Amino acid sequence: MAKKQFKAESKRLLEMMINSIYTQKEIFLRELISNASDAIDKMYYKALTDETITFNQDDYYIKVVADKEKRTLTISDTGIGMTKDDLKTNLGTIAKSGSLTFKNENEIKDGHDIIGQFGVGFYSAFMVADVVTVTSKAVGSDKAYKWESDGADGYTIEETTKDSVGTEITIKVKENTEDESYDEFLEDYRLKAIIKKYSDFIRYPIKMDVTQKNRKEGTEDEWDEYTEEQTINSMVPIWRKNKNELTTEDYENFYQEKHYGFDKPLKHIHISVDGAVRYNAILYIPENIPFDYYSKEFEKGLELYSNGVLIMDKCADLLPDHFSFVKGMVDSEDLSLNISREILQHDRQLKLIAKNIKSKIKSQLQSLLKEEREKYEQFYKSFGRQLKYGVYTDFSSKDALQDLLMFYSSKEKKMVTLEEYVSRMPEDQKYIYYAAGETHERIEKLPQLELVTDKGYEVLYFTEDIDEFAIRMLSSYKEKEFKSVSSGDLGIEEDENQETTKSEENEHKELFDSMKEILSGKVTDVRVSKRLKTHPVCLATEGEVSIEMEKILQAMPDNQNIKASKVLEINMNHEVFQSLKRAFETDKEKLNLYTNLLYNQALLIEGLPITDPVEFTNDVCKIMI
Ligand SMILES: Nc1ncnc2c1ncn2[C@@H]1O[C@H](COP(=O)(O)OP(=O)(O)OP(=O)(O)O)[C@@H](O)[C@H]1O
Repeated sequence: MAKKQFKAESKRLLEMMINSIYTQKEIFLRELISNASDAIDKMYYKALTDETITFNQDDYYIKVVADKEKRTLTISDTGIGMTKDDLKTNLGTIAKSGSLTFKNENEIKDGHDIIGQFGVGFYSAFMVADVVTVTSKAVGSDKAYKWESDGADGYTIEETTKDSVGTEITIKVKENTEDESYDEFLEDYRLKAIIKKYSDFIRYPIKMDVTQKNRKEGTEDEWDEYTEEQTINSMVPIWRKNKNELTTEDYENFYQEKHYGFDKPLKHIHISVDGAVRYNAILYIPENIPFDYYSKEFEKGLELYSNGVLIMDKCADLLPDHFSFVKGMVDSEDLSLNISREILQHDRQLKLIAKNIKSKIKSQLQSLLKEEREKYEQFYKSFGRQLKYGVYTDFSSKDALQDLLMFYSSKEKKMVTLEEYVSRMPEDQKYIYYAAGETHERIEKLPQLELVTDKGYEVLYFTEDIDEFAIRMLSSYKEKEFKSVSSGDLGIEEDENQETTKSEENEHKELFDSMKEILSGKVTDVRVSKRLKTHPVCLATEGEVSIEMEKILQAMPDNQNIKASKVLEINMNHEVFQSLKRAFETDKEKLNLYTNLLYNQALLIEGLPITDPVEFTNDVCKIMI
């Protein structure tokens, strides 16, 4: 059976294609400049095998000219040009990429710069143009041709004249509509910005005639206007340069030029990988926290380039959340782009790059910690919280991140790593101890700390809400478990007083039972404390939720009223205990008063709210009178 050809309404197809592939109109300029760059590249490749052509870099450039009166924008190049047939085939057939054919025919494989591959970019001009006119003269031809189309009723080709080899594309910019403004594509400042954004690293100069002003001599506010041809793009992608050629200043300048931040970067990471996936990247660890970093407006991501052309402003997939503070760019020629060059069809390569980048950032942070401690601490002050967040949320990364964590040490009075803590642990110390609270000063005064610090053990201070949650995820470091100084069992060797404590506890069982009853619903137990030395009372916790965790969970909007299981611990060696004993024997009402007072005191020490502050102050008055 004879096969029938599909028919398509080409006008509709073109319209649909143009308006559905691209999300931003400004992209058309990127596409036309990329085509111009490809055309010059082709000239370069041709010169390699054709002796009649000499490729003198200075003769090759792209020029962008806007004419507001005529509402035209012209993009011209000194590239290879197109014959009549080329115009018909390449611009008359949607999805026919002459550039891809050129690459294949010339067996240009690795390390090429030719951008075009889908054969659709050119038509993006119709997003902003009523009419597109292409005048071209191919290399080796003495004739020039004009291709013209309004994007609806096909195209025309006719012979014309053109002095030099190359292509000139003129677009008649659409009139503004109620919803859309097209005037911006005739404004020099806007065109410059679009070129800078997407085509800054095109290898050939992109020139514009820029109007400049000079103050008239002897005047305050009178100006002479003159036009000057300027090259808009930087051309040389510094990420393709050899690291040895670049100074810290070069990296800092690039950071500023690309507006990655207002600060100076704390560290730069230059990566060139030529393996399973090829890519170059320049990454930065900023010095300061961006003002919106911890807000939901903040978007993580790296700039993504393919062959020097910007594909995505912020490619979020390139960075794990715990390294979301990293700024910079990645350029790869191995990416599978979709036809809009906006998103990637297959993300295998991207995943490989992301994995690679993640391990590079980690190793760079490790070396910063080892070699430039002060800088690392500065970094940690800004972004340590994010690393802890990573430990908490990303199970697969916790091993990699744990060595980057730091906490304030009770002994060293400065930030220490877990590695440093463990290496200093005395032999008889079983656990890594920590205490959680709002500030170092408050933690320092916690009664629960006494026994552990008296033993000479170091305690890590947790002052950020994420700390305890992250540590719970780690559960141990180098086989040493983490233990809160407020937890029920501190794992400290029982001393000779232990037996006495037990017998005394039994002796006063009824007192403790009564206190437990008075505090029923508030605490799960009332016990003799083994950890208190000078303070009369403290709260300890049993189970998974600590007091600090309770505070954080309670502050959440959708809190499930999760509470720590609290134990009131009483110091039997404190005089207050004698008062409790007396009250128990003689005056039950007093026992009630004392128990509530002690419980509320313990709450205050922990920074927890007292349920009824008025009753508490009344209770205080009662004992004063
Ligand atoms: N300035 C130019 N000089 C020479 N040839 C050009 C020029 N612009 C376009 N062409 C030819 O027209 C073809 C189609 O261009 P178009 O922009 O539609 O697709 P592409 O660049 O090949 O692919 P992509 O859609 O990936 O950009 C190109 O492959 C090229 O052969």
